[in-house]
Amino acid sequence: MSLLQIRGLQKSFGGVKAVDGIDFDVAAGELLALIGPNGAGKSTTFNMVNGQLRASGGSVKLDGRELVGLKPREIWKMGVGRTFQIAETFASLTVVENVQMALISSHGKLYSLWSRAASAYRNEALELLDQVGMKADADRPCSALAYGDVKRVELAIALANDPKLLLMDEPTAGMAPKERNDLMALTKRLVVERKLAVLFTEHSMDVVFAYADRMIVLARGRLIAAGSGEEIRNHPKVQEVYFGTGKTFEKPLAQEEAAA
Ligand SMILES: Nc1ncnc2c1ncn2[C@@H]1O[C@H](COP(=O)(O)OP(=O)(O)OP(=O)(O)O)[C@@H](O)[C@H]1O
Repeated sequence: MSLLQIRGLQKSFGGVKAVDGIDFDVAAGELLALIGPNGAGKSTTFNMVNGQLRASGGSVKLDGRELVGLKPREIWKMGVGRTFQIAETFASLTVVENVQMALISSHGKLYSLWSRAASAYRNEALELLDQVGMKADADRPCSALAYGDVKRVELAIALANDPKLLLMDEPTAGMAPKERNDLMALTKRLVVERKLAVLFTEHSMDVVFAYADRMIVLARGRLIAAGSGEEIRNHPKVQEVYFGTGKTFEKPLAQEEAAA
């Protein structure tokens, strides 16, 4: 059985069917991209999985347990994490302190204990930073980090709750190509090593085709295609919905040559 099973999921806003009865699965150890043009329903789908929006119909099951109707915190405790942008208020904390905060929260301790617990979970936090390649920067303030490094710390923060499924909403937005590739290579490694399931949305097609194990395509709230990069690239409906958007599904030259 898949880790995440979505069946007949729907969300309407007034007369607008933002998500119109979609089905898909995500397996442990799988990096699944959710793509589609603007307004396709990607964010709405994400927000129903993490409980920020209540579905109008259908089912979202994690390990066979229904998530629809649960509160975001209950869903988070069951193992659905998401990457958050580090809030501005935390930028003055050091890298390791940000991860310690996440660990304290994950263990259900009160925020007010923080002032007395500067050393709490420091070793666990350093271990997580090691996994994302940021241990050497542990004692720097987050505000001093390059953007790509902040993204790594955000990943460590998301891992503090030991999620089974991680939701990443446009993880590489605003990043330079090298940083993008580094972050996605790291994510892919975590997926394999931790048997983590990752569902991510992404506008950058080169990232999607290079890293996703599988992809699903939404258009106007409906799932119009699902499959490998090759299947999606050649899918007539996908080409149709993206036509005129400036997105290209052609293989980069290097891949063409490698395949030849
Ligand atoms: N809170 C809301 N109230 C009313 N309509 C909404 C709301 N949220 C989303 N919608 C509508 O639902 C549809 C899907 O929106 P959604 O944000 O899920 O798309 P998206 O695929 O994430 O788009 P983008 O790539 O632009 O972020 C759109 O028509 C949008 O206008």
